[in-house]
Amino acid sequence: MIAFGDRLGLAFDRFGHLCVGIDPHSWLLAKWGLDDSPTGAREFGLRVVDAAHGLAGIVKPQVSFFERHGSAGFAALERVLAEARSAGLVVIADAKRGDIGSTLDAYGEAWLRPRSPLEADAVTLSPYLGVGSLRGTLAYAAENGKGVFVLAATSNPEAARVQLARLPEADTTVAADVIDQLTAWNAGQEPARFGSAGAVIGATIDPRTFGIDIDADQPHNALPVLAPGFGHQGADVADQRRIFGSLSTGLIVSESRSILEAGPDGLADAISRRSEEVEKHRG
Ligand SMILES: O=c1ccn([C@@H]2O[C@H](COP(=O)(O)O)[C@@H](O)[C@H]2O)c(=O)[nH]1
Repeated sequence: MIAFGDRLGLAFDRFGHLCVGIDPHSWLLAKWGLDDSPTGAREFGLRVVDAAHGLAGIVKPQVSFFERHGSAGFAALERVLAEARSAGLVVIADAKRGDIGSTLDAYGEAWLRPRSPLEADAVTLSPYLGVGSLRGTLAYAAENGKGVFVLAATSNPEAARVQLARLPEADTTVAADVIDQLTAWNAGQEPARFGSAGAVIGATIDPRTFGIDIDADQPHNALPVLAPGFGHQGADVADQRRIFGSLSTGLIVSESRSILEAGPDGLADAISRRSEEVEKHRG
C-alpha cells in the first residue's frame, strides 16, 4: 500500500499543484447546458474528470452540490468519485465532517474505507469538536493509505472570529493549534514525503496573522495544505510563495468556479493554462 503522502507527492511531480474543484452550482449547470438535477450534476462531474485527466493530478468534488439532490445526488457523486479514482486522480471529497469521535469513525468509513461506495482518497474534516475527536479517523486514514484535510484557517472572512481566538492555556490561536496538532501527529507516523493529515488554509488570509509558522522546515511527513480561495475568491497564484512560505512545499492550489466557468468546451484549456500559471509561480 502506498502512503497518501507519497501518492500526493507523485501527483505533484507529474501534474503540478493545481486541484480542480467539482462544484456543480445550479448557475454553472445552466451555463453548461445541463439540468439542475442529479443527472446534470453527474454529467458535470464526469466532464470535469475527463478534462482533468492528464492535465491535473487532483480533483475536489464539493459534496454539498450533490447532496442537495438527495439520494440520487449521492448516486451521481459515487459515479464521479469512482471515475475520478480510476482515472488515477487524487480525489479529495470536500465533505467537512466533524462529530464526537465514535460517530466520526463512521464518516471516516463512508469516505475512506476501501471499496466503500463513496470511497475517496481524502476527506475534509472540521475540528470544531476538538482535534482529539478526529484522532480515530486520522489513524484509520493512515492505515488505509488515505488522507484528511482539517479546517484550520478557512478562506471565508466570517471564520476569523473563531479561528483567531486565543487558547487560554497557550499563547497561540485556534488555527495555529490545529496546525501544530496535525504537524505533531504526522511526525509520529511512518516517514513519507507528506503526512496523511493535512490542513485547510485559505489563500485569502495571511497565515502569519493567525500565528501559523510559514518558515519552519518541512523535512519528511511535510504538512499538505489544501488552499481554496484562489481565483474566484480573489487570491492570486502569483502570491502563493509570499502567502504560504515553507508551507508551499505541500500546497494544493484549489480552484473551482474560476476554472469551471470556462464551460465544457473551454474546460481542458482552462485547466491547462491555470496549471501552467500555478507552476510558473512556484519559484
Ligand atoms: O476555507 C475553505 C474551505 C473550503 N472551501 C471550498 O473550496 C471551494 C472554493 O470554490 P471557488 O469557486 O474556487 O471559490 C468550494 O467548494 C468551497 O466550499 C473554501 O472555499 N474555503
